[in-house]
Amino acid sequence: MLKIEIKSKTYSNDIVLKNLELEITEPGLYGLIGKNGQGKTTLFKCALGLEKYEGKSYLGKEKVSLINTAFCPAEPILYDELTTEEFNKFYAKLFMLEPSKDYLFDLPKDKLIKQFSTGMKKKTYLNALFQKDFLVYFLDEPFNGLDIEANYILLNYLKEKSKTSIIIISSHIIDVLYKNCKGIYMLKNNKTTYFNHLEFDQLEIAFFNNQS
Ligand SMILES: Nc1ncnc2c1ncn2[C@@H]1O[C@H](COP(=O)(O)OP(=O)(O)OP(=O)(O)O)[C@@H](O)[C@H]1O
Repeated sequence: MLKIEIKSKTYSNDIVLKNLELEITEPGLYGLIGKNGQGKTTLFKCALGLEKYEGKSYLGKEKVSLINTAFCPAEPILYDELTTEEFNKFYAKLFMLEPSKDYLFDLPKDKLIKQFSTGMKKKTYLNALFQKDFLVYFLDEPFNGLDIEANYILLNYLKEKSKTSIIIISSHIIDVLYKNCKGIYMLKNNKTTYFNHLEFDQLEIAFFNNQS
């Protein structure tokens, strides 16, 4: 269903990803872990065609793109001078979708985004993104900046969606991934290794082992 093949991704002469293959056939929640700078964000951006790379990424027969795949960057870019409602409409127009009337998070309607806190800005972006149901979600550190209640709401939303969609969550909060993911991809030495939930005890050994 989702197939990402990255033969090579470099920035200048630095290899970030090499001979990476990731194939997911079943809906579910999947984790993506890796130390800072290993290439998790780069992996999402390459798959979506936002970065040039050698390889290919497909969702069924279609190329993976922002039209068929939801992408929440770690630090989403918003338009400061808009209200949430205006941003939702703008986002819906950009991606040719029907503006929603139901939003996951409640936010002040009368304030401009520039008046929002970090968490409120993250909620604004997620509300806009979730106006459409996608078959695949790439979420880069989605829980960062959100308060406890919002984390709970988001996790429940994603668990429900994961019954029919493939959701990849990049996160440094390993316990949340252990508890909720069907499997975790570890990004190390330019490529990913997959651990299903029965293999999570081997994950930390592999993660901290300098040899593998
Ligand atoms: N636009 C860019 N130009 C040059 N190098 C870049 C660029 N973007 C990322 N890199 C480099 O690519 C590597 C992977 O970066 P990336 O942001 O994908 O890592 P990450 O695993 O998401 O890190 P973190 O956990 O800190 O978010 C890093 O060495 C980074 O310095």
